[in-house]
Amino acid sequence: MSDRTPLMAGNWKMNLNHLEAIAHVQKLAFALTGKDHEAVEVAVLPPFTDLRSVQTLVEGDKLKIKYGAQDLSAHDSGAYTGEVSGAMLAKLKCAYVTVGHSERRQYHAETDEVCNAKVKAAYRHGLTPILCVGEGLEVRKAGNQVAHTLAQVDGGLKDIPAEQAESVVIAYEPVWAIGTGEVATPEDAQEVCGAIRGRLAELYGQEVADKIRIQYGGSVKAGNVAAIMAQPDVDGALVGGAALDADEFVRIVRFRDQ
Ligand SMILES: O=C[C@H](O)COP(=O)(O)O
Repeated sequence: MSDRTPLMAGNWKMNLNHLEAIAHVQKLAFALTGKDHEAVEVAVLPPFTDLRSVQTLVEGDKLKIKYGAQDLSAHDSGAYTGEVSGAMLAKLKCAYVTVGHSERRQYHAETDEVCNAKVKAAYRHGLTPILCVGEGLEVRKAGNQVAHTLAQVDGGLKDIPAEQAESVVIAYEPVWAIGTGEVATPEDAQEVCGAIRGRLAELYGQEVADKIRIQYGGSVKAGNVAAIMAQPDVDGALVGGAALDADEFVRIVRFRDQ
């Protein structure tokens, strides 16, 4: 049993406006107990336009729910229309920011090089990056999921020193399991998450690798989370669709009771 605190993060993607976000976080806050927060770190990753409202609620009511953004610019300021900088997210007291989600890689052509620049930007501003990695269906069918995913880990963490890497969160999300209802088996999840920890040990040493949290993501629900969390190298979940239902997300946080 590792002493890593599980991280359950709800990636809302492009869902819930700022008013809906307030209602949703209030529901979570009402349902989650001190015991839940002791056992599991809970985070929400709303759209940018919700962050100020979520911050106000979290700070005003001293909630233990963490929050963060779904993306950031690789640049700190300047003529980058439409982008949001790490400095801006830090000003809103974001704890986390996802980097290289498969939807960013697919629809915004984000390469490992771009992801690496974004991981660096996150650390420049004291944000913890959740680096998303994972293979598509073709790669999985060819049996190359481990090599593919480890190359993304190498690329995303290039030149990141151990002092920073020990706080990174890696989210393994097989693309074929995202939003499809097609969840990877616990053994599938462990195969790649275990390999990721092995690579982190090669890069940073076992002690640092043992501190890094590795999440699984892809059609996680209350009904399948316990088996996935029982795997030794899975330290939480990056939850998409099921995170939009507050009751379901709370059940996911309480994976030990499922
Ligand atoms: O970031 C979350 C993942 O893309 C998983 O999404 P999903 O739970 O809707 O499959």
